[in-house]
Amino acid sequence: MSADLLTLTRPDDWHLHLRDGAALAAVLPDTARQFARAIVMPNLKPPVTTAAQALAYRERILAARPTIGPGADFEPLMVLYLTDNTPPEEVQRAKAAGVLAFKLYPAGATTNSDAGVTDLRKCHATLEAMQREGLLLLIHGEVTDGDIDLFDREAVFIDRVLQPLRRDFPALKIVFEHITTREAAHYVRDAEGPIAATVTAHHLLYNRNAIFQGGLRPHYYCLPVLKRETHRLALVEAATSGSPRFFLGTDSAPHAAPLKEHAAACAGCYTALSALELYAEAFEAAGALDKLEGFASLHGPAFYGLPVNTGTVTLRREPWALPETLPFGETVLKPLRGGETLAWRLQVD
Ligand SMILES: NC(=O)N[C@@H](CC(=O)O)C(=O)O
Ligand SMILES: [Zn+2]
Ligand SMILES: [Zn+2]
Repeated sequence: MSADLLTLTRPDDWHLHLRDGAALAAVLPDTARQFARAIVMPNLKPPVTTAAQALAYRERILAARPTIGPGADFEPLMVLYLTDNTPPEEVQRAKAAGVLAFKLYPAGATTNSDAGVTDLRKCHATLEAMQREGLLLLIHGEVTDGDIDLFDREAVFIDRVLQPLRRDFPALKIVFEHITTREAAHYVRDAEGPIAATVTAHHLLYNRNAIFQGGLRPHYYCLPVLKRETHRLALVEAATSGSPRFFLGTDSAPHAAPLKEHAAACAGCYTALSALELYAEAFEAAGALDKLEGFASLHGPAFYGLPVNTGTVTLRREPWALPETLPFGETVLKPLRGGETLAWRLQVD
């Protein structure tokens, strides 16, 4: 491996928002070019709560794939949105439909989470069925109580929700999604049992100062919100440690630019177009480019019990300007770092 050329087994994105309709058509090629597979989040309006809806959504994703060239073989991995009323029988139907996981959104925690879970005790029988059938539980790990400081919501979630959940369901495979704190990184690192975490590129690259640098910058606003530098350093340490418990999940979350540049800006960063480039930048800054392949291509499949992809992708050290805006249906999308020059460039063979 020369320092200017980095070849990796084809990677996957274990946390992605593709949306639907014109938005789906606009963003899917970006991900399909970078990744062989992606775990597709179910927080549509209305949410994807049944196996039948997941199958229909999967068909719409397949129909939006590029027809030839890179990305034509992209495989969406489907997830159902857990609600207070998800019946345990939906777990069997999901499994039969090839759905891999359920997603826990605490009600009100993030974008399109109104139909999420108000009290996890209501889901006991369904969680039991997931544990029995081997489906994973993916978690947006923040409490929603208005009296808890926004920056503390992830750490409080570990104590109040995650620990009791793991005591009750010790064999349930859990992915703590888009972790943002030292508490979460250390909890996952030190836990016994089947728990892993995804880490986004933006949480590896930025701390909360980025949101306020030279004015309020809504394109750096996502949930869970960026934290202070000590937390970013703990995330970098976890992601570059070589531990199979940490893997790539971009949480690329497109919102139309006017809804980001808004009095009540939507939460979410669009990173799909330059995902591997951003991760390479973060790993290189940590002197850990040799750990990128495990994080991006090997640890995720191992945790999900899926085969590693065949084929490779190559990153080349080559400055290129990320476009400031991208077409997004009838509006535009502004990628994180749009208009800036990136050091690495993905070359798809
Ligand atoms: N991460 C975000 O800030 N937003 C995501 C939802 C989520 O992953 O929490 C979205 O769907 O826009
Ligand atoms: Zn989330
Ligand atoms: Zn997300």
